[in-house]
Amino acid sequence: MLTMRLAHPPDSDAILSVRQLGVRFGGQQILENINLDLYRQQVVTLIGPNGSGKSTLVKTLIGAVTPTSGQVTIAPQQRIGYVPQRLHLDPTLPMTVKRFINLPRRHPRRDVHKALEDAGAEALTHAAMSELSGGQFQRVLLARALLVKPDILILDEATQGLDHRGTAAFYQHIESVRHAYGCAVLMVSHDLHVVMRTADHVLCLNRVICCQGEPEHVASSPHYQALFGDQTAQTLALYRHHHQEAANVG
Ligand SMILES: Nc1ncnc2c1ncn2[C@@H]1O[C@H](COP(=O)(O)OP(=O)(O)OP(=O)(O)O)[C@@H](O)[C@H]1O
Repeated sequence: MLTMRLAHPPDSDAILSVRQLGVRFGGQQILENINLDLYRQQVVTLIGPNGSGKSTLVKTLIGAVTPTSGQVTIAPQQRIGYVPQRLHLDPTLPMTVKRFINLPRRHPRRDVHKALEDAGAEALTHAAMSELSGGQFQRVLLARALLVKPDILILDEATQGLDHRGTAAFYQHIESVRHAYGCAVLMVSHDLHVVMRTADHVLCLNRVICCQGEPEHVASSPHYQALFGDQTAQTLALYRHHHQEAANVG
């Protein structure tokens, strides 16, 4: 076990804290000195260029990757639901949604029904996994994550490959799930409109956390602009502006 003295001990109000976390694969430093706190019902979005370590950080949080240094602390009795970036199933494998969702262990029928309903996938219970569209498949993965009744829902680019409508519909489900379960959400997203609309806090990752804060703050940061370009930042500022105007009119 790794023991070390931490300069910033875990925040006692946080349901998940990461302190001075580092991950090396082979000789390569993938993550370095990562600190973050997640609070009840907060929505935190992780952005960063390809290969910046987003999936690695998420996998460290769910315990699938062991950090080389630092630590992840999860408050007692907090359950984590995880929706992966993608999952490959052999299309020749005959499996219904109901069977898939009961892997690796069976759940009470009522719980399965509720999870599928909450994920907007109740009509798919008897469908074959191999025949689902990308959006339907992701809703089934969301239902599987909801079976644990999560306090923290972690999504790793769950809308990759979905079109604009599919992405918007999926995040609407996430929003209603957050209200229904009262859970915090930590998600990796490349969809900057989603980031602007839904995130309380944005972390911009590039091996280290290069900037963080409210979406507007991150969009105007020079680190962010260096990574994603000035034009993206302007788009975000404009989006926020229109969004607020619409809210004022309504
Ligand atoms: N198990 C592993 N063994 C060795 N290297 C790995 C492993 N997993 C990831 N990496 C490397 O770590 C780096 C970060 O990968 P990661 O998947 O975390 O990035 P990402 O920000 O999620 O990228 P993307 O946006 O493309 O999904 C990459 O260089 C990748 O090749």
